[in-house]
Amino acid sequence: MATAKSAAGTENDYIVEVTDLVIKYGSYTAVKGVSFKIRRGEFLTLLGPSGCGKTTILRSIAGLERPSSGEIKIDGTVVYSSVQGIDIPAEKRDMSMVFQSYAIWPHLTTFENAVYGLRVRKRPKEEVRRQGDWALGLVRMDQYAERRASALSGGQQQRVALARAVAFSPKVILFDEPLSNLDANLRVQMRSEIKELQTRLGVTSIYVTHDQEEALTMSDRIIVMSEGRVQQESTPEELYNFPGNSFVASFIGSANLIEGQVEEATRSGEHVDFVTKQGTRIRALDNRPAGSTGEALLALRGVYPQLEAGHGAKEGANRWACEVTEAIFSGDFIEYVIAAPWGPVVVRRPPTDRYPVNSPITMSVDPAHCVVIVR
Ligand SMILES: Nc1ncnc2c1ncn2[C@@H]1O[C@H](COP(=O)(O)OP(=O)(O)OP(=O)(O)O)[C@@H](O)[C@H]1O
Repeated sequence: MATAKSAAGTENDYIVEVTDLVIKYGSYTAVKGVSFKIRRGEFLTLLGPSGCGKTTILRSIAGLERPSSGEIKIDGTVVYSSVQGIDIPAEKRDMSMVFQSYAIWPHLTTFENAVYGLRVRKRPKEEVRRQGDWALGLVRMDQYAERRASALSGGQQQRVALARAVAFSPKVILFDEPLSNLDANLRVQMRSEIKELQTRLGVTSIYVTHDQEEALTMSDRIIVMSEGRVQQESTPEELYNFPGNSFVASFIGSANLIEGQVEEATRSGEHVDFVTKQGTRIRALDNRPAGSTGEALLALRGVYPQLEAGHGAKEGANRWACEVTEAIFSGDFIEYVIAAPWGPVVVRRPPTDRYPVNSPITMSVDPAHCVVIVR
């Protein structure tokens, strides 16, 4: 099994390299030139809305889908290349896949399902026994070893699928929305079980989901996709705090998007004054590609603004006299709609922070949380 390595590495540390991948179905292009690399031991997630092409990419890496062009390398070996005419079959790529539908054999026992990959590879009996016991122990299913898979619950079946995926020590595990069929509580539990197992084994994993919470909590790195293209590639925290464009700002968490433009003369390092269409000045962090000019958007996450009752405090940089116009109780938080000088801002506060509707309020926010992005 691959072992975890430090993030800073050489070319050899990349176990999967996807270059200029294009996948067409007739005249429809599902994947439009996608490139990325994955380090050994890394947990990488492809995140995006339904139909953005993430499953198609995963299936191409597995060898279950033939791309239209591009190149895929696994551990330094080219497994697909349109230019070189290479397309190594799935069973020779040394990867395993965990599906949304579990895809385990209902008539086989838990043990036989877990060792399926070893049987197919004709591994010696002793190894099959040892690896099967080990894998079922890892997912705490050893006590059900002789039970038929059809008599297991959904969560137990997904654990067996997980055991089968790790049992033959693959180079990479590919997860295709593995938790979508489980109920909400079990989903959260399995999320941490998969992550814990992946960390313990240090096995490189590529995980496909449209669930941002799953992606944020499990991944070392996330690739956000939309309409067959990569929108942004980053760590979960960077994606949340520094979205690169309005798609990412809205898809990951929820952000207030404010229209305006940057006043270049105010630039100091990465900080600039952003002037809203209504003329309000907001000190902000410029996260646009170098050389960007013209109209922009300012992304402000609702968790960051501070609120103080009344207008007593003096107005200053990134501090404004506003009014509470709505308060929506949502259990874990209260969602306030604040009328700011440039328009409504949605702010989330803990349920202990109570401000009456129609009351005056002062809102302030650190420039580090006001992020200028491309329109
Ligand atoms: N075999 C196929 N024939 C024709 N079109 C396909 C085929 N497989 C996928 N597509 C199309 O390619 C696009 C990308 O599909 P893909 O399954 O990769 O999306 P996805 O991001 O994984 O979405 P989901 O989360 O719904 O599975 C979709 O528009 C889909 O309809």
